[in-house]
Amino acid sequence: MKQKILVTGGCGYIGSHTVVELIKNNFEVLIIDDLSNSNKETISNIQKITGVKPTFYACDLKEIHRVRNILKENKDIEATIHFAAYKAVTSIYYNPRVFGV
Ligand SMILES: O=c1ccn([C@@H]2O[C@H](COP(=O)(O)OP(=O)(O)O[C@H]3O[C@H](CO)[C@H](O)[C@H](O)[C@H]3O)[C@@H](O)[C@H]2O)c(=O)[nH]1
Repeated sequence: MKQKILVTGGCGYIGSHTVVELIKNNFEVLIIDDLSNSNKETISNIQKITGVKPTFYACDLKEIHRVRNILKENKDIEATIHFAAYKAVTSIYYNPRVFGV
């Protein structure tokens, strides 16, 4: 049976490449991404590359009730790789409150 990995920010640059490698290495992948800096098309691109469509939830991690429900629906998640964040220097500079500064 495939191990299920949750990738937050899995539609982003590093996240989507990680998802492709995980699928190629026989993991089942579930993505949570709020699409704030990415596009849902990434999911179909991942499918084109790997032949597998990862499970996708368009969800902000701050929506705690939704996240709890997703986790309840997927109790078999083995590990989480967390890429969902605003980390570019320009976004930190122009919108420091996002980081609680
Ligand atoms: O609260 C949040 C914040 C972000 N995201 C998502 O998390 C992903 C983050 O991925 P990014 O592409 O924004 O960040 P990366 O670090 O993967 O990639 C960034 O850094 C790279 C170098 O490290 C390149 O410069 C790349 O172009 C640039 O986007 C995005 O899909 C975004 O929508 C969430 O789901 N929730």
